[in-house]
Amino acid sequence: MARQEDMQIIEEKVTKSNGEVLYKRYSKGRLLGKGGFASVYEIISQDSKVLSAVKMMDKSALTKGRARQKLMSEVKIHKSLSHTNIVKFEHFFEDNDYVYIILEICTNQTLSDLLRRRKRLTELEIQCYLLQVLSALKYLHSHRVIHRDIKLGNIFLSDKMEIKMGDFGLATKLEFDGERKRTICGTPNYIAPEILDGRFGHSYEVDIWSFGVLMYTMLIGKPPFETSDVKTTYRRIRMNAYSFPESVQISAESKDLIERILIIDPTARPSLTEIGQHGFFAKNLIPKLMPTSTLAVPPTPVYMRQFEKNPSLRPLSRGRDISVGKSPRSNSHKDTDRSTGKKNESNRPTSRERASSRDKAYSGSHSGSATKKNATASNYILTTEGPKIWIKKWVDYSAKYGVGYALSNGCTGVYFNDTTKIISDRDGTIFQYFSRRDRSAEETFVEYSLGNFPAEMQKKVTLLMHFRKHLTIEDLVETYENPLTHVKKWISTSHAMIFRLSNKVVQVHFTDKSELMLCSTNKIVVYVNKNGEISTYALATAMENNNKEMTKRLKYTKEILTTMLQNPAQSRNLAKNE
Ligand SMILES: Nc1ncnc2c1ncn2[C@@H]1O[C@H](COP(=O)(O)OP(=O)(O)OP(=O)(O)O)[C@@H](O)[C@H]1O
Repeated sequence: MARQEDMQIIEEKVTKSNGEVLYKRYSKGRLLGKGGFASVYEIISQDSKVLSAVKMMDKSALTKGRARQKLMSEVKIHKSLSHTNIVKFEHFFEDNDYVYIILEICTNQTLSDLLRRRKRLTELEIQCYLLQVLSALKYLHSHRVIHRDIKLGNIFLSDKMEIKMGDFGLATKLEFDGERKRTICGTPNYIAPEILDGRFGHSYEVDIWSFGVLMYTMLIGKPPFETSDVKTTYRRIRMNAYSFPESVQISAESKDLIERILIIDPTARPSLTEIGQHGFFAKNLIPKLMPTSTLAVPPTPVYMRQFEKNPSLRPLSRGRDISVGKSPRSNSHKDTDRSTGKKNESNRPTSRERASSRDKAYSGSHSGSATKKNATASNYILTTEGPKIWIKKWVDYSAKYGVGYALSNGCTGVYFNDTTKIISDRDGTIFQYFSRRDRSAEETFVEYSLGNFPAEMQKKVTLLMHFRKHLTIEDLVETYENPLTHVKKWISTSHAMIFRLSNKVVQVHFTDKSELMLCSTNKIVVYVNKNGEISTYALATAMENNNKEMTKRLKYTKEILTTMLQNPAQSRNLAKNE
């Protein structure tokens, strides 16, 4: 039998109705994770080029009747579901050795991985995620499906940061609404007391209990009944023995909701609709999706402030003091509440450009010529030692406004002629603006959402959006950093364009299309010759190398960097003076 790890291609034998046999091929990629029975890998269909996840199960582990029967029940239930907050079941097939389930891929892992990195989440994030979990649960229960294993590790995040509920291995479908289930199942920390009791069976309310455990865990950082052994955990669940640690400050609304849900008597727990209407979800506006930066760091106070229902007029600052005003187009558009279908007032961030006539006139004056100017693209591709974030494309529009660029992580930025800098995140939901109060002052930055920023920044934001639209890139590299990596300085000469990035990378594009990357954090030089061949050197000894082409360019770069350091304030085009 082919070992799972060694298989590069997965073949699916398809027998057509006329008896003709076809083979669908998939390329197997990296391991995404392992569960009790399954290993999950990235997979690309060779026909459609669609990237998915494949859950592979060794058939020898499925020999016992029950295991196979359980798998078949998982497939049958999952296949029948279609909801934006549920991992999409794409396909199922088997060969002699394995069973394969092809699923929608969730590139941002699970809420369990998120909590491991972040320890605890903010209430804004919890509201955003739980509303989506509620929506998935409403869908499941209305189709008579009980999930029975709601936990952080079974809630995935898509590349857009959308919640996707997965793992239907313990799910069950009721024949009729009043049916009671008797199988003991669930994950110890999240299991409902009526499942442990077993006398009266259980129903939909077990998912509501687990929802309460989920909320507590995200808020406090560990599950409410957790102990070092399962028996004690079960005893505590039966006695409903949990408390809120004083060391963690939480709102009265969140505590109240958890206390209403974690109740021994299942009939006394609130319904999904009642949970959605609880004050916890009404105290502020709730973003539809969180920005990807929150995978690593909490949302910034400036970001969170836009969701306050009655924002005070107090200007907020981050880092050193820069006040944040309100844009004339700060939104008060209507949004539809996912769970209730009702319209509610919201000022959720939006990446839509809703330019006023003034903006249009402005963009009209520059956009034509800016798009005519061709972008330059880098030939560097991700290497193990080289930079993870680099400029993939750029346009020198400094004759009028500045230099626009797209980074390998999907962020778009502009270095303006007045030395201010702007950089949007990958999704275009937020941007950071870097400036100095005066020439001698230190640079500071402020984060805004695309839906809410000071009116005086309108022109700069319009330009940013313009570059974002035209400098599209593929094959994004996932990275999380704050502040966002951006161009700190550039210089253009008759031989090269040189960028200094805030991640301590110097990136040089020579006119003959060769490139150099100097990474000072790991002291590496990457050279991409004009044919796109990549070689890597240690920075300290790179000059002693016999690659003459490279050493010549490195020497030139060092000279230009010295010039750059001597003129700290302004980025410019030196070609005219040469
Ligand atoms: N759709 C997906 N996209 C990305 N990663 C996934 C996906 N499904 C599963 N994974 C990864 O694979 C791991 C194992 O998957 P899963 O939990 O479904 O397997 P399992 O054998 O049913 O696990 P368990 O024993 O926890 O029930 C997950 O923790 C996750 O890291």
